[in-house]
Amino acid sequence: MTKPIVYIARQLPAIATQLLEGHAELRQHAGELPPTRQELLEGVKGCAGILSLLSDRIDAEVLDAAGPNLKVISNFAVGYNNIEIAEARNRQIAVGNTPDVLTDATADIAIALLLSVARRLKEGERAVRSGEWTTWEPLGWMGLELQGKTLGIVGMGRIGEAVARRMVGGWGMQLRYTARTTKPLVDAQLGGRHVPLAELLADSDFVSLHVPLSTETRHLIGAAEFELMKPTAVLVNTARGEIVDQEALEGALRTRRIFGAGLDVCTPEPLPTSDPLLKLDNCLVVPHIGSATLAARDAMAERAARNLLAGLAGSPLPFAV
Ligand SMILES: NC(=O)c1ccc[n+]([C@@H]2O[C@H](COP(=O)([O-])OP(=O)(O)OC[C@H]3O[C@@H](n4cnc5c(N)ncnc54)[C@H](O)[C@@H]3O)[C@@H](O)[C@H]2O)c1
Ligand SMILES: O=C(O)[C@H](O)CO
Repeated sequence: MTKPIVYIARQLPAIATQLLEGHAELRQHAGELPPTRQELLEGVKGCAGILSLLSDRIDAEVLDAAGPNLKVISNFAVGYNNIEIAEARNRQIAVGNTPDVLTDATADIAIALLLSVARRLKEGERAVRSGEWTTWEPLGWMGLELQGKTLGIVGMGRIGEAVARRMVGGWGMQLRYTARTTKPLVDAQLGGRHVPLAELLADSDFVSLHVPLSTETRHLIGAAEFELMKPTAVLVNTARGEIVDQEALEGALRTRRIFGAGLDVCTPEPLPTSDPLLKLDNCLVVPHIGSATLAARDAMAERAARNLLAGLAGSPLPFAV
């Protein structure tokens, strides 16, 4: 019997191919960079499964290119804004993602960014390297403390809650959050308050973004929202770059409308080295490394492979979108 063909859009932790081998003919994109659009369209031809990454746009054109054999798209990420879900559903193509296993890793990065910006680690480290560090400065490198301050979580889902648990438990922070529905457990255990976004922005010393990217959340944080924030506020984004209007962010940081920002995600990715954000001392950008731990990436690879195998077998996906 001929095996179904699976297109794998990048080199992944070995567990992914180990699980798939024997069940499918693997057509894997080589190299560290994503497939070009043309390579993607060629690569998926005749496939029954696609293992995609967040940098691969999976839309009607790709589904057309794959053709009628396509049964499953398995995204190597929890976010799936790169996939046209409605288009896949119309064609009865199953879509899976990799939730939970990257929650802790991503929450840790959000807090690492928050602390780094609050305590100006980027400026400090640069001063050490450049020789600007000449003495212990009683008035130098002044930052912000976290203890007892107010944390605003925009999108109280898995990662939002993991950040809140760490920060309320570790730094006794007051908690405000936005969500589709009130979270009674978060309120009871962490003293959370479900509030409108405007109230969260006005009250919070630290704002951390954890909503998925959608038409509703694109540019959720723009010039009007920065106006509501405290001048001492820090914004952290580990969700998706497009949730923030980046031009407005650059303005808010340059004019010190807010204290600083820590970004694991931005627009575009990679951010061009000429981007004005990179000229600012109060902005720390890291290269989308929220889930970049060995444990998280291995577990994501396993979930992605299990989703593919289930989809190929016509079974419900263990981690379906
Ligand atoms: N930086 C990284 O490497 C990295 C890693 C993992 C996830 N992410 C991003 O983080 C996002 C969140 O992941 P998660 O596992 O916590 O997802 P999740 O689904 O558990 O949480 C998202 C929450 O946001 C809520 N929400 C949706 N739209 C909203 C809106 N308009 N206003 C308020 N709340 C809204 C949802 O109801 C949900 O509770 C992902 O979609 C992904 O884009 C990034
Ligand atoms: O959505 C996700 O999973 C991240 O952005 C990458 O791990």
